[in-house]
Amino acid sequence: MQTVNKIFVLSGPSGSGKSTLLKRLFGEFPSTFGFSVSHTTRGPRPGEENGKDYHFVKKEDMVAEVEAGKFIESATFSGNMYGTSIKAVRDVTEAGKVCVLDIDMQGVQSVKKTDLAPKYIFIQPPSLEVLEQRLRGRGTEKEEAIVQRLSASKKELEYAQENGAYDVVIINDDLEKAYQSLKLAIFGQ
Ligand SMILES: Nc1ncnc2c1ncn2[C@@H]1O[C@H](COP(=O)(O)OP(=O)(O)OP(=O)(O)O)[C@@H](O)[C@H]1O
Repeated sequence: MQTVNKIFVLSGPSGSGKSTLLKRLFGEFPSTFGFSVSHTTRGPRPGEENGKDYHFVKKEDMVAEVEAGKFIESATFSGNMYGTSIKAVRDVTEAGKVCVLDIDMQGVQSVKKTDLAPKYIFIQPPSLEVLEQRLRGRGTEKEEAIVQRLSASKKELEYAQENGAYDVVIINDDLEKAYQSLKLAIFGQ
């Protein structure tokens, strides 16, 4: 299936519905999309393959590459670094697949500094009240994390209002309608 671009960025507040929409998209078009392989400084677990599950790298190498601007995003969880490199995205498109990056606002700003030239899509909740209901309804975060996510989401919504921040804004009120809008943004008419 032809898409209007080879790389898409999907962003939006936590709980706005990105994973829900992407799960459906990848389910309907399983051979169109490919996943970028992340880097990590943690060791491989039994059965994990280097270059497939992760690029397993030494901490000093990853720190140097992050500093050299080779990563779109990186973060440290329990002492291990994780991240998505620009090359990992290129590898997907060079394999003939379409890459969708599900990233936060910082990741979006970082992609804008690269020459990846994706189409930027923002998934917007109908309101902050509905977002809060959905986050609580999902039941995956503790109270402190919910408060943190809601506060971050205000900044994400403000950024999305800025001129030219995103090519398309999809309001995820009715899931079916939002999904149709996403398909339109990705495949065109
Ligand atoms: N249109 C919708 N109507 C009602 N509920 C929805 C809708 N879209 C998503 N949800 C629900 O809202 C919750 C949050 O959705 P989801 O987990 O997809 O968000 P997300 O943007 O991927 O969040 P995160 O960034 O934290 O991973 C889920 O429980 C999901 O089932």
